[in-house]
Amino acid sequence: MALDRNMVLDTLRRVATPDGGDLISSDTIRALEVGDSSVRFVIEVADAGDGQAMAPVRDAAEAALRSLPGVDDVSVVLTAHSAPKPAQAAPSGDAPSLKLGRHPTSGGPEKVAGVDRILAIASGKGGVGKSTVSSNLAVALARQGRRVGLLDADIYGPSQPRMMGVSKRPASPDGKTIIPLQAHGVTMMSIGLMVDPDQAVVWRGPMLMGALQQMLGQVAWGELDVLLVDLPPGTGDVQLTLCQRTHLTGAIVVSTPQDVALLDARKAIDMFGKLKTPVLGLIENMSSFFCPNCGHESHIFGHGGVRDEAAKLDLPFLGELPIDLDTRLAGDAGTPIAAGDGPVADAYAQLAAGLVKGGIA
Ligand SMILES: Nc1ncnc2c1ncn2[C@@H]1O[C@H](COP(=O)(O)OP(=O)(O)OP(=O)(O)O)[C@@H](O)[C@H]1O
Repeated sequence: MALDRNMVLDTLRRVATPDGGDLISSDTIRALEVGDSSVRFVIEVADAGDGQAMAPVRDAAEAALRSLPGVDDVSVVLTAHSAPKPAQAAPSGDAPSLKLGRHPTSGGPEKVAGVDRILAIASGKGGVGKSTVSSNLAVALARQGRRVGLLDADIYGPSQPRMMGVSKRPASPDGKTIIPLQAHGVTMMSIGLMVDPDQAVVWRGPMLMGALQQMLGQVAWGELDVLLVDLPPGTGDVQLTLCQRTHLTGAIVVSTPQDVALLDARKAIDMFGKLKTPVLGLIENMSSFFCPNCGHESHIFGHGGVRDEAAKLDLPFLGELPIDLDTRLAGDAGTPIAAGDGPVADAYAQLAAGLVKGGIA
C-alpha cells in the first residue's frame, strides 16, 4: 500500500505529548514531507527545556512511522527556537560569534538591513539547476544595473564559490561582521567559504538554522535592490528557517519539465504555501537541447511541463532555459554564461528584465 499523508497524520495523532495532547494538536510539526516510502519533518518547540521534554515524543513518532507498511526512511528533527540558558546564550551586547553553526535565535520574520527584496530560489528535486539559475540570474540582474546579492544557503552542497569563481575566505576586520565577496558585479557569500571545502557539513537542525541566520544577519550586505538566496533542494530545515525568520519577498521555483522533478516542485510550492511565502513564479531549466552540429531541437527532459504546471497552479511562468553545454562549462569555470553574450545570456537577460519590470527584483 502506498504511503499517504493522511496515514502519516493519523499515526502522529496517536503519539501523545507531555501536555496531554498529541503531536498534531501540539502544532509543533513543520515541513512535513511524505515520499513514496519516506517521511521527514521537523518538530519545533519554544526552548531547550521543551526540547528535552519532547525528545521521547520524537522517538515515539519515529518508531510509530517506521512500523507503517512500506516506510523505510524516517527523519524527524527536533529543534528549539532558543538555546539553553545561561550556558550557551551569548550575553547581550557581546560581539556575535563568527563560529558558524551556533544555535538560532528566536523571533518572527526579520528584514536584512539595507536589502530591499529577498528572493528564495528553490527546487523540489536536486540537480535541476537551481544554483546555475541563481548565479546566472544574479549576474543578469547586475548587468541591468540592479544592486544584487547572492547567498548560497545550500549548506550540504554549496556550489556558488565554484560557479561564481571565488574561493577567498571572507574577512571580518572587526570580528563582528563578515565582509562578503564581489564577483561579476554581484555581492556574494556562501557557507562554502566559511567551512573547509573537503569536510562534509554534518550539522543538524538548530546548528544549520543558526548558520543561516548568521549569513543573513552578520554579513555586511550593504545596500541591495535584491538578495537571491540559493536554497538546498527539498523542503527541509533551511527552507523552514528562512521562511519563518526572514522577511522574504517570495520564492521562485526552478524545475526541469520532467514529471519526477515536477512532482517534487509541487511539494516545494505546497511547503511555501503552508509557510505563507508567496511563490512569485516558476522557471523551466533544461527545457530544450539544440544540437550544436545540426541545430536540431530535442527535449531531453520533456518540454513545457513547468509552463503547464504554472498555469494549473495559477502561478506566473517566468521563463525557460535550454540545456546547454556552454552553460555547464561556464558554471564549472567560475564565469556564469550570463556574464557573456549569446542566446543563453540573452535568455537570462530577458528573465531578469521580466523580474525587474514586475517589481520582483
Ligand atoms: N541549463 C543547463 N544546461 C546544462 N547544464 C546545466 C544546466 N543547468 C544546470 N546544469 C548543470 O547541471 C548540474 C547541476 O546544476 P546545479 O548545481 O545548478 O543544480 P542544483 O539544482 O542547484 O543542484 P543541487 O541539488 O546540488 O543544489 C551542474 O553541473 C550544472 O552545470
